[in-house]
Amino acid sequence: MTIQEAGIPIIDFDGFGDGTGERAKQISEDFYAACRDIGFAYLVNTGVPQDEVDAMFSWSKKFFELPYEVKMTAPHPPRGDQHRGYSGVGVEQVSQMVFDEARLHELRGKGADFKESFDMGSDHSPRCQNVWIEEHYLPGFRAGCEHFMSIGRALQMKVLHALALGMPHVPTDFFDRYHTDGDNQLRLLHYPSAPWSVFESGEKGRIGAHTDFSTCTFLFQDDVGGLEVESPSHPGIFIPAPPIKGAVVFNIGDFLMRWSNDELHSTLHRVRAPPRRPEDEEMTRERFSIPYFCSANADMTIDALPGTFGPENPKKYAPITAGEYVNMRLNATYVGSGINGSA
Ligand SMILES: O=C(O)CCC(=O)C(=O)O
Ligand SMILES: [Fe+2]
Repeated sequence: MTIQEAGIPIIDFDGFGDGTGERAKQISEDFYAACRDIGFAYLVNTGVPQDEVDAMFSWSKKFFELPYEVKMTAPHPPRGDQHRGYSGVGVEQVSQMVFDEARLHELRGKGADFKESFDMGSDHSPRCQNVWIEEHYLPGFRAGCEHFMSIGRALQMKVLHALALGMPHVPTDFFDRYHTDGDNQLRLLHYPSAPWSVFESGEKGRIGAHTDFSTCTFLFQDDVGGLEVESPSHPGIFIPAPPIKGAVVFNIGDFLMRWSNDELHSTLHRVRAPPRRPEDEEMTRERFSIPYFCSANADMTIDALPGTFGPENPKKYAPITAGEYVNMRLNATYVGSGINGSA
C-alpha cells in the first residue's frame, strides 16, 4: 500500500487472482484499513482495461455535445427516486441529510449544482425504468453504456469480495448475497466550463458536500480535478482527491457505514472548481466524471452486523430496507420532486 499525497491510499489489486492466495489476503487487509480510516481509496490494476474507460468517456462527451432539445427527449422523470435519464444544469441540488421541504427549497435557491447528468441502471431494476434517447440520435451510445455497466458489475463483485475478506464480522459471501440483483446505477456527469468568478463568489459549486447513498461507489474521473474529500481527522476540512491516470476512486456508501455500525466511513465529498493553472484564462475547464453506484437488492434490510454492536456500543441506526433508504435520499436531491422523505 502506498499513501497518496492527500492521505488517500492507493490499493494495488495486482495478484489478487481468485482471492484465495496470500497476496489477496494482504490486499484485502490494506483495502479494509483504507475503508475504515478514510472511506476512500484509489484502486489500480483492478482488471478494468483503460481503453474501455476511455471509450466510455468518449460516449459521455458525445452525449453531452448533443443539442439540449435532443438530450431532453430522455428527461429525468419528476420524481427523484426514478433516477434515470437526462438532468439539465440546475435541476439537481445534492444535499446531505436534509429532508425538510422548506429547507430544501432554501438550499436550492442558493444555486443548484452546476452540472448536467445522464443516469441509467440495470434493465431489470425493480425500482425504475431506463430512459434512453432514440438510437438514431447517437448510434451505439446505449450499447456502449450497457457494456460499461457490465464492466462495473464485474469490478463491484471483485472489490466487494476483497472487502469481505478484509472486514471483521462478515461472512465471505455476505456481499454476494446482498447484491444478486445488480441494482446499480451508472451516471455520466458533465460540469460545464464557467467563469472563475462564479465559483469564487460561492454562487455555484460543482456538486455540494454529500455522502453516497448505497453500498459503495466507483468513480472514474478525467484529468481536470476538483474532487475533494473531508479529512477524517479534521471534520469540515476538505482535501483534494486529484485524478491518477489508470486509478478508479472507490468510496464507502451509507449502507456499509450502517452494516459496520460506523466502523467504516461514508465520507463526505464534494466537487469544486479545479485547481487553477497558469495558462487558464477567465474560464474554468469543463470536467467529466463517471460514477458507478452499487446498491444492495431493494428489498434487503440493512442492519448492523452481529459483532459490530453490544451493550457498550449500541446500534447507531435503525434497520431499513435498501430501497426505502435510497428513495428517501434521492427524493431530497431533486428540485420539485414534491416528495418528502422522513429521516
Ligand atoms: O464528479 C465527481 O468527481 C464526484 C461525483 C459524486 O460524488 C456523485 O455523483 O456522487
Ligand atoms: Fe458522491
